[in-house]
Amino acid sequence: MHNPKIFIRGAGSQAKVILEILEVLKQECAGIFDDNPDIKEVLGYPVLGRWDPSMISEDARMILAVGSNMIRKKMAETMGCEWISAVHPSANISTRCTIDPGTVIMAGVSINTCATIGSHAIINTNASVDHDCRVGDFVHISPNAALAGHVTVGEGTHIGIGSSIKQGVKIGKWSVIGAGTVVIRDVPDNVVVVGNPGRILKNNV
Ligand SMILES: CC(=O)SCCNC(=O)CCNC(=O)[C@H](O)C(C)(C)COP(=O)(O)OP(=O)(O)OC[C@H]1O[C@@H](n2cnc3c(N)ncnc32)[C@H](O)[C@@H]1OP(=O)(O)O
Repeated sequence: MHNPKIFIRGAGSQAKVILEILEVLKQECAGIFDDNPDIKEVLGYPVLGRWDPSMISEDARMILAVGSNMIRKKMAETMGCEWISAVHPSANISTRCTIDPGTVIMAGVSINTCATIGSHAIINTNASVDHDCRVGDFVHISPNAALAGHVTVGEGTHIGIGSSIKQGVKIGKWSVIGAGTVVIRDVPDNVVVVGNPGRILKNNV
């Protein structure tokens, strides 16, 4: 079967991790787009310059390698591309979960039965998303964060490294859960929560 060419937008650290996922999947990256003209290559892969849709064929697939959830959303909404997910083969993913296009699942992740993951999310190294969780579009779940069963995470929210989310908790959109936070109650939209137990540090992120 013909494999479509894969391109990445964003030439920072996230691109390096995605390139290595593609390498283990034996899906070569054909090039990277980035606005910074000084970056010529990433891990030996060519940086082609600013995003230019005329440089890719219709059947090409794109992945966004951008850490900011909001910038990923803006890019995804304006680029008009076909997206592809990158899932590290060491991730332990139930056959009963769904992962939408553009999402990156890194090494050692566990996603348990009947969980759903939206598009352009990042499920980072060794994070765990348990049964029946609902993870929205443009969410980032940082390394070693753990979502117990039936947790909901709204669009664009960042779950910090090593945080723990109690079962059934609903976290709103565009919020930030700080590193190491233990979330035991629902969290509204657009707040920063830190500590154990997690409490609101700031409103209006
Ligand atoms: C592969 C990767 O690298 S993935 C990236 C993973 N990175 C993360 O998970 C980082 C998540 N971000 C954080 O935890 C940040 O500290 C945030 C977003 C919670 C807060 O950042 P800022 O808004 O810059 O807050 P700031 O650093 O000014 O701290 C404000 C107060 O909150 C406290 N605080 C900040 N973060 C935390 C935290 N995670 N837990 C407890 N308290 C915290 C600070 O000690 C400070 O308290 P003080 O006023 O009594 O001194």
